[in-house]
Amino acid sequence: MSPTSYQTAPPRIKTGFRPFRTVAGGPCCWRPLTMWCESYGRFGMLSTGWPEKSASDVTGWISAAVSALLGFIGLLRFLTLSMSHMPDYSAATPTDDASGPLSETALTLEELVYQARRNEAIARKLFDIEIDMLRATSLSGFVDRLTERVRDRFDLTEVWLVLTDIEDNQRIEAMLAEQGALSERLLFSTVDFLRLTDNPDQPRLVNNMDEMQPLVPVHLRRRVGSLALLPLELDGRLSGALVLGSGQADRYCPGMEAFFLAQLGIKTSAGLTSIWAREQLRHLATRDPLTGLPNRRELETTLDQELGRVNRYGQPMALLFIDLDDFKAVNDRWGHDAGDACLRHVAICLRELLRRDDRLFRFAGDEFIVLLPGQRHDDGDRIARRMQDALARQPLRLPEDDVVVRFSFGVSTIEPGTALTPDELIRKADRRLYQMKTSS
Ligand SMILES: Nc1nc2c(ncn2[C@@H]2O[C@H](COP(=O)(O)OP(=O)(O)OP(=O)(O)O)[C@@H](O)[C@H]2O)c(=O)[nH]1
Repeated sequence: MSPTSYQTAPPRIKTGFRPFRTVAGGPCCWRPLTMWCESYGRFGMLSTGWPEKSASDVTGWISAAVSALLGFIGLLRFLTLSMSHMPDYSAATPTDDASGPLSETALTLEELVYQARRNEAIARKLFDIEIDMLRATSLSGFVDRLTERVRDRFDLTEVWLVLTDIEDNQRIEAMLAEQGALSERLLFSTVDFLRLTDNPDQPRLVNNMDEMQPLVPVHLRRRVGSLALLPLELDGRLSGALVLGSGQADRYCPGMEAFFLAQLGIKTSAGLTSIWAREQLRHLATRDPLTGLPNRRELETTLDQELGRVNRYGQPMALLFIDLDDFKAVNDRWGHDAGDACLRHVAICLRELLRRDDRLFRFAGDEFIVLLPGQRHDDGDRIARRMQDALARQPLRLPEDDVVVRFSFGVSTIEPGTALTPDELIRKADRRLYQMKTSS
């Protein structure tokens, strides 16, 4: 049930008591009480009475009899109306939307109960989503979990994230791409986002989709009839929106109450800020600042995982240990900055030559390590020689000279079923590298 349908046909039963001074014109020896009920504008009445003092005259007894008769008719009417219009709470799953509380001001008891149950269910869903967000250990995990959970929990067509093209977001984009986040739930937009969101503090509900097309992924444009745009802040700056897309055109309409959507936006902004801060710290700890490659520390973690995969999936893995030749001479002849540029140049060239599953690390100084999952010794050797040739064909262009960079390498491999530690695998490759250095 959508909030719209709930708001247009609320089940409504009113009950109340009021003293009724006289019934059937009798003297005040009886104090009748009338209970009324209202359902969809129809009234029922329950009237009853009790003696204030002993009735001694005939009028008093007539009054009592009339009261009792009215009471009986009223009771029947009350029960009939109550049973036919009582809301079916067991069937009502007041949880299907993140929109806010009903806007009616005069709420009856039943409506309050219904609304409380509905709000509680929505709050529980938001809480579950928040817990899921907190459990995410990576930025891509955060985005995937968030969009999937919100979509499933609130029965939406799709949920996606739109990020603006500010500098921070480009770094987020690069990290998400590297981590393989679900790209169909991510959109990077260069449109004037502030204009589209109206008020960056409030969700925007839209069912005129024309102006929103740039914020809807192409494959969803025909399927989405209305959407809720929840502005997201990263470190206090508007950086995009979480977009909830529904196939129903009346699910999100301008002017609807959006209290819970605003809550979801706030929680998402807080979650995004927190995971991004964690990712940046992790990035600092595991990346080499000069080349941007994963560092030796990250290599240790990755090698542990990869060695586990070798035995789990029965696939070999090759490791290349690469050491630049005469790198010291680059520093000595052209200066340390040229040496740095040379290391960056090597990192870019080697990365371009690798496949998606291969991993390149800066191990130390002028040493690099490449992991080649699924490859044996001969494959590793062939790949390394191809890299040598490619690097030799792409000299580093300095203002004064072109510098041809060469390297030596050693290959080690691990086959499924063999027990090798990460250190042993690296040392084996290092020994072969040494042989190549000394033989050339
Ligand atoms: N510019 C720059 N130089 C670095 C960096 N890290 C290490 N080096 C330098 O890299 C050089 C490595 O020297 P060596 O280990 O002798 O290596 P090499 O000159 O290539 O000699 P071979 O390996 O025997 O061919 C040293 O001079 C280090 O100072 C860095 O981050 N930037």
